[in-house]
Amino acid sequence: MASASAPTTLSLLPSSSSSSSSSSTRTRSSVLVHLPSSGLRSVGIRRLGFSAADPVFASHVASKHHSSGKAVRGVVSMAKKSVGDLSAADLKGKKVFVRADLNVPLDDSQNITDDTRIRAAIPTIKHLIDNGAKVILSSHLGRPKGVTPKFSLAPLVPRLSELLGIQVLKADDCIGPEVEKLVASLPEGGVLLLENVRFYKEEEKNEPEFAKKLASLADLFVNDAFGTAHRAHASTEGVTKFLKPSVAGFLLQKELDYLVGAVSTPKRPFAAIVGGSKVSSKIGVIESLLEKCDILLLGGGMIFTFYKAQGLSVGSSLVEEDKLGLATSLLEKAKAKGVSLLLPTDVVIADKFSPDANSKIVPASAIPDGWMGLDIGPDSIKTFSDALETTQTVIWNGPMGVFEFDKFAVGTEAIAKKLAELSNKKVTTIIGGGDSVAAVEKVGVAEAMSHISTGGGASLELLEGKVLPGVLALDEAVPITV
Ligand SMILES: Nc1ncnc2c1ncn2[C@@H]1O[C@H](COP(=O)(O)OP(=O)(O)OP(=O)(O)O)[C@@H](O)[C@H]1O
Ligand SMILES: O=C(O)[C@H](O)COP(=O)(O)O
Repeated sequence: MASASAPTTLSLLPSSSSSSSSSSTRTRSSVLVHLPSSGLRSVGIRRLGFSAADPVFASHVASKHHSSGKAVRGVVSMAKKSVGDLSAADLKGKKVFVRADLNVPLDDSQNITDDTRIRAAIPTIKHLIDNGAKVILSSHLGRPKGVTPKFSLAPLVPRLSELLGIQVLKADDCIGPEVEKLVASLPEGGVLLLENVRFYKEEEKNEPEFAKKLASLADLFVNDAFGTAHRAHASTEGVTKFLKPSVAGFLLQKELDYLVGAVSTPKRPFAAIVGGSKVSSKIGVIESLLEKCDILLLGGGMIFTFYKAQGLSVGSSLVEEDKLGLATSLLEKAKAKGVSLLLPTDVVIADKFSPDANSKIVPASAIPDGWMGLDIGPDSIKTFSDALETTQTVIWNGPMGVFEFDKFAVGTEAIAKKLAELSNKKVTTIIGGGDSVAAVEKVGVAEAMSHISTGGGASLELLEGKVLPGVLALDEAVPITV
């Protein structure tokens, strides 16, 4: 990855000047940068893939060190310590509290319908087991209000045990004397799955007393719950106040590598594809990506707000009337920044919002009254595919149409297939969570992609440049001069 190279940019702090005559010292997971004018003060994260010049990276740093969100002078370290930085001696016989995001979908019979998040959590747990740690595994499932049997983590035990090759034990609670007894009898290399942390309202309220009780079970903390890293909850953020070290797991690290690292220092040309229903839910992502990408392809329901802003008739397509000005300003911003922003030139329209609606393909400028656009058309698929053919990095967030209806899934599926094809040609392809992941899986090309995020809301917030509290709270890597 581009981000794994030595740092070339030092403009981390808005107020600092960059320097070409800097020297650097390395840690196992980070690079320290000495700025001649102000001494040691900025750190690029090598393995976690941040570039010091990236606004997302800078915002993580800024918010950590200044409540106003502005970066402050004198910041020394921002690299997050990883579980890979801990030695075998650090782990052997230690009780490790691992927060994973095992929030998987279950059907009415409590069968797991998609085990992606369980599989993604395995490398960290396996590493801990192999190093003789005692793993206390914690997660939420759903959004229960109090103890709710259908949100128990019990159905996950067989799959976890199968993937880890050991019998995972299960506690009926996540704190209390019974849990303490089970922890005390846990052998080295054993795994105890705690019950859903959200059965306690204190979890989402991030109550320190509850966090302290969770923390009291263990000697150290590993956060691998990327999908929940945008939540400042007791088991993601609160426990870090009571457990040292508190480090990132391998999944969290990989998500940051791609969603921050590969996006902030991409192999170019860098294209972003943004779809989904509404422009209002993607403003932050579009604005953030406009700062970084060379090509921006827009699809999904949001395009009709852009068309209308340009004076086109859109029939009964989805339009956000109060975002017409915003759409115009985004188009102007793209132009000013030299970003090639492409809107679909033809659309598939329907006479009603239904899987069995009558449909036809029309130019984007010829949507009749009473018809609504539900997918991008064949000419647009061709134009988008040709544009993508030139790229080295592509990130995709949001479907091109109403892909839940087969008739209007063609554009989304074509983009998924195109990205799989590019991935096979060594283009970095990143799928940013949510419905685009579901689309890629539906087409059966998930394996081909460079990275598929396990986080919906978390990936969106990260792409928008927001700070993830679950990441910020982790220990910073200790620099070692070489
Ligand atoms: N032309 C369209 N008209 C109406 N709805 C559309 C259109 N195109 C796509 N959609 C709908 O947009 C929804 C996805 O939008 P959303 O903004 O939630 O995207 P997402 O980024 O994939 O989701 P998430 O926020 O979970 O990551 C899908 O349910 C899809 O049917
Ligand atoms: O599914 C998700 O996006 C995560 O598990 C977070 O769940 P939440 O939105 O209920 O916090």
